This record gives sequence, C-alpha cells and structure tokens, in this order.
Amino acid sequence: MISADPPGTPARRAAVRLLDAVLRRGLPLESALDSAARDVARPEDRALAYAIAAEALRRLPDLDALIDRATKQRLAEDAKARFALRIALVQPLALGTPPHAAISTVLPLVDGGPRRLVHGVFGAAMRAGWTLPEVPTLPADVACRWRAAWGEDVVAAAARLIASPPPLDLSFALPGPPPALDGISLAPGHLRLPRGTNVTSLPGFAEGRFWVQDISASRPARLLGEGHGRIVLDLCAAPGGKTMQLAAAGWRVTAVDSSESRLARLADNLGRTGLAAEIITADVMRWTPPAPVDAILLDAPCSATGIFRRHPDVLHRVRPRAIAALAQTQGAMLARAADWLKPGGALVYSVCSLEPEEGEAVASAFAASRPDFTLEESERILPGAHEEAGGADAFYLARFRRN
Ligand SMILES: C[S@@+](CC[C@H](N)C(=O)[O-])C[C@H]1O[C@@H](n2cnc3c(N)ncnc32)[C@H](O)[C@@H]1O
Repeated sequence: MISADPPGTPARRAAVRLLDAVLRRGLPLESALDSAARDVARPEDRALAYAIAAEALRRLPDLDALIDRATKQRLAEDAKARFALRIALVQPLALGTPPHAAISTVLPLVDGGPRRLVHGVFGAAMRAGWTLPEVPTLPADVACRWRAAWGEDVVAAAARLIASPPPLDLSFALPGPPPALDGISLAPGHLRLPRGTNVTSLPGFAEGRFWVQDISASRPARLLGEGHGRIVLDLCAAPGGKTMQLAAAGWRVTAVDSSESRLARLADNLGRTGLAAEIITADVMRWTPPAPVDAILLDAPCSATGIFRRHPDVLHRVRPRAIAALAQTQGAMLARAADWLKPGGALVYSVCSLEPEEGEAVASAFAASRPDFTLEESERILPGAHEEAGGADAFYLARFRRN
C-alpha cells in the first residue's frame, strides 16, 4: 500500500512518540529513540525526529502557554491535540521550518481525531505572529527546586543555557590541539568548537587524536593528576571519557561498568584513540578488585540534571524521589569503593547532577562516616560557568585522600 502522507510525516510521528515516552512514561529521550523511530528508515529522518522532540522539551512550558492561549477549553496535559501541537508549533517557532511543511506533516497524525482543532490553533498562532521568548521558561517545579538550592541567578543562567544545544568540546590525548582546528581552549588539552560541528569529519578524528567531552566532565579525572604507571579503578566508566583521560595521563586503568552496550562504546573509543585499559563488565555493588589500588574515580550514576542542555528530557522526568534514590546508591558505592584504596591513595567522586542531595550531601555524609578519609578538594560547577564562551555542564566533584 502506498501511503498518501507527506514524506516528512514518519519523522513527526516519531517525534510525537518521543515526547510521549519522556512525558508520560518517564523514559530518557535517547533510549526511547529506537522504539519511537521504528518505522523511520533514513538516519537523517531519525535525527530530525530527535531534534524536533528535544527542541519541544527545551521549550515545553512556553509552547504550552501558546496552546493554552489559543484554546477556549484547556487541553489535558496528555491530550493527543496538545502533543501534536507541541510538535507542529516548535518547528516554525524554534527550528525555522516553513509553517506549511510543519502542519502538513503533523495533521495526518490526528486524522480521525482532533484534526480541526490542531489546524485551527496552529493557524491562529501563525496568523497572530506569536513567538517564543528568547530565554525559555524552565518547568515550574525545576525552577523552584534550583531556586531553593542555588538562588535566582542560577535559575536565570540555566534558562539562558537551555535556549540552545551546547558547543562541541574536545579532549586531547596529547598536550595541545593540532593546529588544523580553530577553537577556544578553556583548559590544557581542551578545545571548544562551535555547536553543530560534525566531529567525525574533523581532521584527526579517525586517527584518534581527541574525543568529545564537555569541559566540566573533564574536571574529575584532572583531580587525579599524572599516573606514572600507578593503578586506578575507573568505576562506572562507560562510555569512557574519563577512562581515556586517565590512560592518556599515564595511569594503568581498570574500567568497570555494568552496561555491556556502553562498554562496547568504551572499547571502540579506546580502539580509535589507541589508549589502553582493562575492561570489566560488573556491578560495582557486587564486584571486588583483586588487590587495593592507588586511586579510584567514581563517576556515579545520577539524575543527570546537570546536563540538561544535551538531555532536556531530565527537566521533565526527574522527580525528587528518583534524586533521593540515586543519592542513596551513590553513598553506597562510595562507601564500598573506599575500602579498595591503599593508604595515601586518592578517591574522586563526581556526578553530572545539579542537585545538592547528589553532590554535596553525599560527600559530607561520606566524610562524616569515614574519619580515615580527608576531603582535599571539591568543586561545584553551576550554570553560568564559562557562559561567555558558550557555557558548561553542571557537575559536582570531590577528591578524598585515605589517611
Ligand atoms: C555517569 S555515567 C558514566 C560516564 C563515564 N564515567 C564517562 O566519563 O564516560 C554512569 C555509568 O554508571 C553505570 N552504572 C550504573 N550502575 C552501575 C553499577 N551498579 N555498577 C557498575 N556500573 C554502573 C552506567 O552503566 C553508566 O555507564
């Protein structure tokens, strides 16, 4: 059977399914893609579906405000028409899609349903020339949580950051970037290129001269310094940004992670960069190393609310209960890992979270329960850091020393 739908419709259908996966089922955007785009064959169309859904999540409160302004009776949060309108409106208002291309590919998704309503609201918004605010509005519960933790300035900086995807940050195995790349360096071994740069086509990528890693994500491994052949456990290591940094800094790295698929990416990354690490597939809560080690980096599983620019889904699906559960896991992992360290060794704990329950609170509970450890250094990276250069992910990191 030949479908009469316009060619771009499957990508929009996948975008609606992605929104549904995040907002109604609480799934991460990235992991929902395969299922949502199951009938989308071309990689470009999958990428388009992802980009539309991600942009709708960045702009959700503002899109909903427009929809509410144009409807006499407020649509339910999970109404089919609201989902279709979010996907239709975000395209001309934030992605530069011509309005007719946006609406003609969305209307087939509501055939036999609220087609007239979707068409009417979309047309009204276009005719009235409504726009989205330059600085997006954060979801109210998230703004309230971050305001209580960090204050109004941080909430405002976070809102400014979410307006666009981040620039491309590279980490280099060798000091100093190759001269062919023109960007800004914010730290030794770091180079920032404009957003949208295609990393695989850069000179030096195939030869493994660098890997993609946000400037903030490169901070935890820097806290361990040069390895000089000493042994480090990289716990929760995949896909391996910190493993590569540690190997490049002269550590003998054992990388442990429970996810086989993520470890496969780590192995690919090592293969491309020519760096070495022992790879172990294991649950950190069950595994034990054969002997005490010189250093440990625990980049623990977390809410990932610090990387909301890349993963705007976290703004809509991470709730306080999940944050509390993750903080508990982090504390348990930290307590377990601490016993594997030689006296004098360093233990780095990090999370890409913007929740103090996951960073500061876990580190202070650990420090209070382990007098044999000293907190030597800690850093909280908040939205607003490096803003003039394009921003940075939010992180918490701490280095403890075993006395
Ligand atoms: C923040 S990511 C790690 C990022 C990585 N360190 C890097 O720099 O590329 C957290 C990782 O923890 C892993 N993980 C979660 N629970 C785990 C467990 N119980 N044991 C081992 N790994 C676990 C996940 O598979 C995920 O790869």
